[in-house]
Amino acid sequence: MALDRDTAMQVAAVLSKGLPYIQRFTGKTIVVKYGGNAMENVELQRSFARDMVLMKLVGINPIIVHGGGPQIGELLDRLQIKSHFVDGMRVTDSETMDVVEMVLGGRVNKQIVSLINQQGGKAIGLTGKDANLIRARKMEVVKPSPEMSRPEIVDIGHVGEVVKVDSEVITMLTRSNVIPVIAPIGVGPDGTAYNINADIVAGKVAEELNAEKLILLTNVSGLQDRQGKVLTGLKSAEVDALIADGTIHGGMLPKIRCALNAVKNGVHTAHIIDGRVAHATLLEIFTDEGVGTLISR
Ligand SMILES: Nc1ncnc2c1ncn2[C@@H]1O[C@H](COP(=O)(O)OP(=O)(O)O)[C@@H](O)[C@H]1O
Ligand SMILES: CC(=O)N[C@@H](CCC(=O)OP(=O)(O)O)C(=O)O
Repeated sequence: MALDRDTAMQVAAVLSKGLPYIQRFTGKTIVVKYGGNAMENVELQRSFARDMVLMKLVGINPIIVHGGGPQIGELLDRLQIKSHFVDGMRVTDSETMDVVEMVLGGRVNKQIVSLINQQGGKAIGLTGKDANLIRARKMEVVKPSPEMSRPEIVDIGHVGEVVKVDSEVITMLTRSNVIPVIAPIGVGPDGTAYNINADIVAGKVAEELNAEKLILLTNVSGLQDRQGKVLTGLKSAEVDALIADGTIHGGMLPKIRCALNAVKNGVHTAHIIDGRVAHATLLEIFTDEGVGTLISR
């Protein structure tokens, strides 16, 4: 592609400005959660895939954990299977679990793998069942019940929580220059499949790998207050207050909880950023403009 001299100078200046960030992050692991809402537009998908390939080429190890909530919802609708959420978790009966496994482990996972490979990367897709990558158990949701003295346990079916992430499987791939693309399905001791919220999986993967950053791409500009202002640099107690008064609800609940846990357990920083912005990940890593919500120790 031929550039005029001014544009070429600008490109050179931008590349040169990236040098300190490349020096800082080369050799480090960055876990990126690619949300189902942020992957709906083809242009954005392509820019995301290019960002991952570029990161890998400058020596950073990107690990992708993807969601696919809207894509699961679409197929459930087509099959006329009703679905609802409790605290941001999809209540998952056996029929729904089959759909979740097909959509996440099949279509969505292979679409991302293929996008990265088209951009010149080497991506391999896995679910938590592959090599027992994500061991899981059934999640119990405990709700305080004003009528009863004891809290109520809500059964949300095949929803899992992470017991263990096998970091060896991931490092085996990254050492071979592969970009792992992980679908958030866990496996129980008896081979049962569990539907796990993708933010939770991304957080646990980041913890297990001692990642430099956990980046959660979503469909809003960050964690917002009631007026829509993006909040950043929050402490755990401030987040608890925002959950208690209902400012943080739905899909933002698992996101913020896993970001807090990740930084508590050794990840350097966690970021909730707007996946609707082209090259959002590059903006986060290679500039000081820090888009979205930053959570650090
Ligand atoms: N305080 C908040 N700030 C921003 N978003 C919030 C907040 N509380 C709830 N949300 C909701 O969380 C959603 C993001 O979660 P989710 O839909 O699960 O996205 P993703 O598919 O990216 O994981 C937002 O679109 C918004 O509707
Ligand atoms: C238990 C649970 O809720 N699992 C999610 C898994 C996909 C996901 O997390 O997708 P997003 O990141 O796009 O929301 C679900 O069934 O929708």
